[in-house]
Amino acid sequence: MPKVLISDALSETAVQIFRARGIDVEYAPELGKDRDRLIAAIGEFDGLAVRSATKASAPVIKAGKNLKVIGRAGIGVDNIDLPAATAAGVVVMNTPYGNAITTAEHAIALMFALARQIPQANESTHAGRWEKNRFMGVELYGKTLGIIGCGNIGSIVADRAIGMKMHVIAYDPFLTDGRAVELGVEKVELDELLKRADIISLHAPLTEQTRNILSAENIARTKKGVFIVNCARGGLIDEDALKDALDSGHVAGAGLDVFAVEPANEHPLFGHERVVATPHLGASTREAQENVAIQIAEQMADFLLRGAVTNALNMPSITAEEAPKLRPYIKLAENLGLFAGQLTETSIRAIEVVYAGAAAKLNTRPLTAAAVAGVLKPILSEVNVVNAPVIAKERGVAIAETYRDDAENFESVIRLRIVTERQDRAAAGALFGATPRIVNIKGVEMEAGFAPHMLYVTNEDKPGFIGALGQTLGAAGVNIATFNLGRSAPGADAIALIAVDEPVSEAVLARVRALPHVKQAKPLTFNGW
Ligand SMILES: NC(=O)C1=CN([C@@H]2O[C@H](COP(=O)(O)OP(=O)(O)OC[C@H]3O[C@@H](n4cnc5c(N)ncnc54)[C@H](O)[C@@H]3O)[C@@H](O)[C@H]2O)C=CC1
Ligand SMILES: O=C(O)CCC(=O)C(=O)O
Repeated sequence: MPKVLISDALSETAVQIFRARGIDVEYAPELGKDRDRLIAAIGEFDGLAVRSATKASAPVIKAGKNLKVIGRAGIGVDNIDLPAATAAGVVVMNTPYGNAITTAEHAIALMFALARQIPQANESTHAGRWEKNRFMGVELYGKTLGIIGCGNIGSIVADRAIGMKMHVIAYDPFLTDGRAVELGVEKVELDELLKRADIISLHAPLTEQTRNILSAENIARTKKGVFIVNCARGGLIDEDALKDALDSGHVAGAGLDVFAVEPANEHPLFGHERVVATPHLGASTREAQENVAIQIAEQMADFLLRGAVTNALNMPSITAEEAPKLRPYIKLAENLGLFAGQLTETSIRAIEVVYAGAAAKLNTRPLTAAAVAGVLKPILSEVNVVNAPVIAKERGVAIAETYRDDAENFESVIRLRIVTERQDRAAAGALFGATPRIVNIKGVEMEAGFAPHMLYVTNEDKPGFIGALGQTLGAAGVNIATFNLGRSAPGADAIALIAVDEPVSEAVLARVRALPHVKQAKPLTFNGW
């Protein structure tokens, strides 16, 4: 039974879903705040479910010896070391939509709070000061809202702002003209947004490009009297520059839900009369927390129990419906990769996977990842479908997928071609029912299953060879389970793929290699990697 650790405060519904799906779950939100205890505990779990308090750093991932999936009940994954997770073969998934409305509403709430100084007026009224003349606000109606980052949340903010009769301009390098028209926003460059916006609302992720996107220089380019709202990530604003601009009155107010360092127990902006601050509450509504808890628990359970991959940041998606259908193809692709990888002795330059027939209509990215993982496994033991494409890229191995309608004699064929420094190697396989079988090696037709222990022999096609090989194996006490033979033409080189009951020792291999006409003899293993 898979085990999942929940190390942040997630809705109880997540626990119920894991249990109902037959997953052993431990709810320990205190561990998210205690790195050492988390590292001590994580080793026994297959899954880790977090919000933002848990830092799933490289040491945590390394300590997760059984870890297969980290689920973020929310959007931003900046608390998860994605490269470390990918390198360790751990799938990282999030819930990209579950808290988007809630966060957009929080941004709108902060706009109103700034425009009408609601928190300040609230405090003054509670203090019995009835300062009616102190709190002169501004209308949002007719004002220009500048959205930086117009994705899920930015689009919802735009929609609500348009409903309030604001004019919305957006800066987002990935926003298409068509989408901008659909949303009713005016697409602009950053400079123009800074110049024109009465209110700026940030909804971009924190990346190297967006860090300090509101730098001192960019803040200086904004309209005098601008309001700034940040419900995305703290690092998007240069906080010292913002303080200077608030002190000088250039920025009329800032509504901040997020801070460069969190939790922010003290901060130079705290207590500032023009700042409205909330402790990263953007996603904190009952609805959003229920949504993200349900989504992450379902996604993680689907992955751990059925192999379905949804909203992963480091692996292609596989729906729960297609997971069982893809499983035998994944096995076939991986075995073809293992076959080619075990025979490859020089450095690999390119891997091409050709999908023919019905296979060409499948979601082939996970299959290609499995084939690449198979090829790399004999060299790198820690490789799997999550990290294989990244590792291949790091090593300069080009990966290509091609598709063909015709699979000739089969419903589907997967053909793998490996280009190394010295040669081109190709092998093709097909499914017989759900069983993967190899059907072609280097252009030679073949028909063999993949067994835990195999022997691959190439030889000149001469009479008497098969008998000599059988005798050598028999004399060594090696029992042959299946014997498959192929050749492209009489007299041309022949290939034998022999399944044996136990591994063939080096001594027996030497005897096989010494037989007349043998060109190559290699032991192969499948499954046992
Ligand atoms: N305060 C809170 O509690 C919450 C904060 N968030 C944060 O809100 C942010 C946005 O979330 P979503 O809208 O769901 O993400 P999203 O991925 O749907 O949208 C982000 C948008 O930013 C754009 N973008 C990327 N680089 C950019 C750049 N250099 N300049 C301008 N735009 C750029 C992208 O093209 C994309 O359209 C994330 O950082 C997320 O972590 C999300 C949920 C809750
Ligand atoms: O879980 C939370 O409260 C934070 C949500 C958030 O920042 C996100 O989803 O990116």
